[in-house]
Amino acid sequence: MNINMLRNITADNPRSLIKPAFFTTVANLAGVIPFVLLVEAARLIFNPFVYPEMALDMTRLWWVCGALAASLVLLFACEIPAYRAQYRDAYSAAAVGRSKLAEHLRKLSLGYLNKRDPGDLANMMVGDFAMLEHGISHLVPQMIGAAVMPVVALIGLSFLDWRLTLSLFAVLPVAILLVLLTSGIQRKLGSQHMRAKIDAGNRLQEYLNGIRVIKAYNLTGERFVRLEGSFRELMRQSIRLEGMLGPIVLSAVACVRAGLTLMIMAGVQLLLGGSLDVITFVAFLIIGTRIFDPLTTALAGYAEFRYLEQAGERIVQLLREPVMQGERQPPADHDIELKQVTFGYQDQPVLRDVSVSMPAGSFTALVGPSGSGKSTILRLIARFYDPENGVVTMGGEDVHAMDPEALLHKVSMVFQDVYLFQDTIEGNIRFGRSGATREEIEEAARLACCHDFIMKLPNGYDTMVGEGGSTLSGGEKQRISIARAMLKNAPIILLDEATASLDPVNETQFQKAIDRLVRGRTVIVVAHRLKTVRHADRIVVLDHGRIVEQGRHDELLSSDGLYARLWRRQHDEGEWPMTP
Ligand SMILES: Nc1ncnc2c1ncn2[C@@H]1O[C@H](COP(=O)(O)OP(=O)(O)OP(=O)(O)O)[C@@H](O)[C@H]1O
Repeated sequence: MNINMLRNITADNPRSLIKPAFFTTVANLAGVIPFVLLVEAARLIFNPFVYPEMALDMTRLWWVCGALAASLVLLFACEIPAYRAQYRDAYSAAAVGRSKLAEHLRKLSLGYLNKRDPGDLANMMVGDFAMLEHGISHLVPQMIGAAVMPVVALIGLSFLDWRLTLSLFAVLPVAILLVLLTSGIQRKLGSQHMRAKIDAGNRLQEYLNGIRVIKAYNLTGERFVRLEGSFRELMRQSIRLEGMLGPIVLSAVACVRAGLTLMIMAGVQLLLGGSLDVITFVAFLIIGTRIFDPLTTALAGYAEFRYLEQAGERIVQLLREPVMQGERQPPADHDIELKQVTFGYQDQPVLRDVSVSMPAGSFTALVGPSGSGKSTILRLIARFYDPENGVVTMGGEDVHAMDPEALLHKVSMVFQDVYLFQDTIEGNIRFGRSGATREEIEEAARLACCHDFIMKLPNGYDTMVGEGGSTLSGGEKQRISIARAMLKNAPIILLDEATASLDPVNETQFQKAIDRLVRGRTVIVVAHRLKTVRHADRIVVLDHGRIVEQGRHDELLSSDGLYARLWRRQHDEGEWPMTP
């Protein structure tokens, strides 16, 4: 076992093993004492039979029995802290590890997270950590037990009779070698099984997330086949893993037991030859049968141990992923500028050589056809991603050098797709500012035009919202997210207007809430309905990732370019066209 293994099985927290390892070792050492006393008791009892001239030493036997009772109490006293350390430290190491990983995920760039499957990450958080809990609480103590008992026995027994000791341990190296030499196969099978498990988790998540679409379009059969296929593959890999590991483990266990047989055969020979006394032989029989129990359990658990080590390795690798860098605090000046910015999510560029300046306190609208890169500009300003070329500045300073968290304190974002957590309405608004009082939350809700509908809910602000906000309408969710932003009271507002049109009542309320939110701040809005931004200080028109025009509404209309065409079309048709 090397340091990397220890890091892996503890999710990069090997210190969490110190206490369990220490107490388990002490408990195992204490566990040796009763055997020594048992051998002494056997010697005292058998002596008069083997040597008729010797009387049974009852006084000593009573002392041995007393010591045996005391040693059992001592063993119990050592096992309790060992048991507590194993379980407490296992669960606390997993809890600390989960929080650490969640915190780390928050700090990673969205570019990296986009490449990872959410099902995989969820499986890591729940399943992989559960395996580590099991590892620290069960398998590590087993391994320690398997190491301590035989080593102590090897030393102790070799003083009694080196020939029997040699025969007892002769085949053990073969068992250990067998397990170690096949660790490559175990690893390969383990990673195939893990891939199948992750895939099944992803398919299941896809199925559950898309259950409404599946029902609506009657896709049940097709999607279920994919899900079922992944479950079948998982079953196949599980059988393969167990089926191939079984013979390896059983062969290793057979080798261990062969040692015992060898010892008995050698003992009988030596007894018959007269070079071994019965009492020593009995001692070997008692200890020999007992020391190999933990060893066989540990050999059987070794494959499982390697498997969970792989799960831990995945966690450690994710923890090593570099987080977004930057230490500078954002300046007090909130001018925002993009200078020759080029950016793409994968290889395909989404923004090309974009330069735009948005002065502090101004209202800038980003418009253009769907997919032209409007929302991407907001994501770059908030530093969800860093540009490939060019810079985004705030107050003249590159946001790349700024602490991403401090930068986000300056920014309130209202997304197109509002996500509400499975929490109360109050809790969901409080995400804007964790220390806010109930009064402040209600005030923000009033300004965001959601107080009235909240009060009509069965438990008002204490009403639980389903995951993703599934129990509220689209318009209600949007206004809750505006209340969040109100509460945050950040100087910069990044607003990604929803593409879905709202009914007239919701639209009026939404507009009223937005007007209150943006007052006196630096505002950048991705707009789909041009009438909502015709009074903007500056309208930036994007097409295929390039800025094709910018100016005020009247200027753009008179220049009769893309904006004017879009305006006329939207004005005439009352809708936003998919293509210019
Ligand atoms: N996370 C992502 N990973 C890969 N590609 C993405 C991602 N987000 C957006 N894109 C792609 O980048 C391009 C620009 O997306 P963006 O969301 O900036 O467009 P938009 O102008 O805001 O569109 P819309 O008006 O439809 O909201 C699109 O082609 C989109 O498919």
